[in-house]
Amino acid sequence: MKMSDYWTTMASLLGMLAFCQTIVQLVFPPELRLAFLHFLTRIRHVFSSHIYFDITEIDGVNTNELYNAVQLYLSSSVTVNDAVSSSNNNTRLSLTRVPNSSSVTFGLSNNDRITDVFNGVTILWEHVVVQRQVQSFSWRPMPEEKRGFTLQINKRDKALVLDSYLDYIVGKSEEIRRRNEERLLYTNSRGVSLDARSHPWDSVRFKHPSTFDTLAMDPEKKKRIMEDLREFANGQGFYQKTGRAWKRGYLLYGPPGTGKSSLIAAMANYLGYDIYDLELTEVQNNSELRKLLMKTSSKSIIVIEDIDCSISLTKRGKNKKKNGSYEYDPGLTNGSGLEEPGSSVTLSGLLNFTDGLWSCCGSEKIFVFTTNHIEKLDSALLRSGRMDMHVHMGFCKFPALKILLKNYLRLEEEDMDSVVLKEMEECVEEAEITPADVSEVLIRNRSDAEKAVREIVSVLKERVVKRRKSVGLKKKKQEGQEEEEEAEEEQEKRALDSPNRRNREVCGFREEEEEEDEKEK
Ligand SMILES: Nc1ncnc2c1ncn2[C@@H]1O[C@H](COP(=O)(O)OP(=O)(O)OP(=O)(O)O)[C@@H](O)[C@H]1O
Ligand SMILES: [Mg+2]
Repeated sequence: MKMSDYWTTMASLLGMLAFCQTIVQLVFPPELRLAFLHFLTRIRHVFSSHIYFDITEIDGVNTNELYNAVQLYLSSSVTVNDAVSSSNNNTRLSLTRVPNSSSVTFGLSNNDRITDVFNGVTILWEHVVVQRQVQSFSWRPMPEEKRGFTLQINKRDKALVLDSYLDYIVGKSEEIRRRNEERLLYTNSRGVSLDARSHPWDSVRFKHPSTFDTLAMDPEKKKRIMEDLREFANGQGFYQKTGRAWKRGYLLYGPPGTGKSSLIAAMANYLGYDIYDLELTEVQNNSELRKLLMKTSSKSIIVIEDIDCSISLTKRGKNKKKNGSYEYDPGLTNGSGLEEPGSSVTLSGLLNFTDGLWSCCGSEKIFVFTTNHIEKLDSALLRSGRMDMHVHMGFCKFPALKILLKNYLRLEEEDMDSVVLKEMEECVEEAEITPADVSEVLIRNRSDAEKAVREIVSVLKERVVKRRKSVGLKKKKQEGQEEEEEAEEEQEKRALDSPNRRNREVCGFREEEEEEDEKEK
């Protein structure tokens, strides 16, 4: 047989197979259809000069990050113009706008195709969506549809795809997300849902304006945190070499309104990471906590805010149950004070969450806990390895105040009167004012910088006077107490020094009896 005849036969064979597939889709019931399609696809692949790669949305129990990367890559490489120009080869785009998103996303519709060119090689992508077979019973309910991308290339280009194209897509999708500033903020709701797409986290687009530039804190401390984050993000080699899990823990502590949440947002914006805001009171037990962790992606910040409120009395021993575990009451006690079975997150569960084997699911994760009361936390939670960096967010100091003035009023140091500056510098620390309170005054007067500065100075002075007063009162009270204590001590001492009195005190009732005897005589 001539070579041309061979190819003609092959082409007609493949054409027939494709035709069969269409017939099967139309005629067969869904259960048989899937099995038949699989069979025909296999035959087609054997005779084809192409190779196919399937990238499914869910890989076992985990979401496949590559699927998300491909989706993002394809949706950004496809533009409306592409859509129009390729409309003649039947490419159909699905348009979505996620809640809170400012942009429209293009995506491939179900079972549609698009071509991409990489290093001169043409790659065909198909978005495959098939109905999942109906399950009469399953431990883990699966989504109704099975989604995936199929990548088709010529067999001779296989190495190219495996060596560089997929890496290129992952890198590109990261870049796209960073460029679009499309960070996601995830949160969990009560009871890990195992429904539809098996996602226990709900997400919204995250566009918090806080950055390290706008954050009012000690510049040295800020620099240290930024360096630490940078080293962490670039530290894949280091973590691999030293055998450490690629994760880092931060504990942010300080009074309300000192910028703990703002710092988390700045960290996410700086690194381009997503945030998982874990509402611990909505988690019913340790296994649910683990499931939530499993479903977090790499390059993310997992946040537990106000950890001292989420877990009551986290100091070991105080909330100890008979079996030696530690617990918190997530509002699940049924009013009688009795806890429903299997409804508690233990401290050890939380420790495992941050530091156990499960904490390494995925990589490049940052854990951030915040608290207003660091002294309430168990030392096991605070140790290095879990919380590697403790950051104190305190009251506003002069450098932080200058940052706020610059942010809100665009006032640089040199624009301001030196006397006023001096006054601020002298008062601000003693005033013990939070950046949130300063921001409030500045927002109120943002249209009039001079007025804002005047008001800040007067607020600071007022607070200083108030504090001095209360400190004076406290001091007086303390002195009074000390004097009282001293007097008592002196009295006791005198009593101890007097032998008669001592005798009287020790043998009090005998002495009384003796006196009465004498009276009777
Ligand atoms: N250090 C700061 N730099 C800039 N703005 C700040 C800072 N601290 C507080 N603010 C302002 O005050 C508001 C409240 O701050 P934030 O929510 O970050 O405080 P917090 O420490 O998380 O408080 P809480 O302990 O109550 O959660 C923010 O919206 C921000 O505008
Ligand atoms: Mg906060």
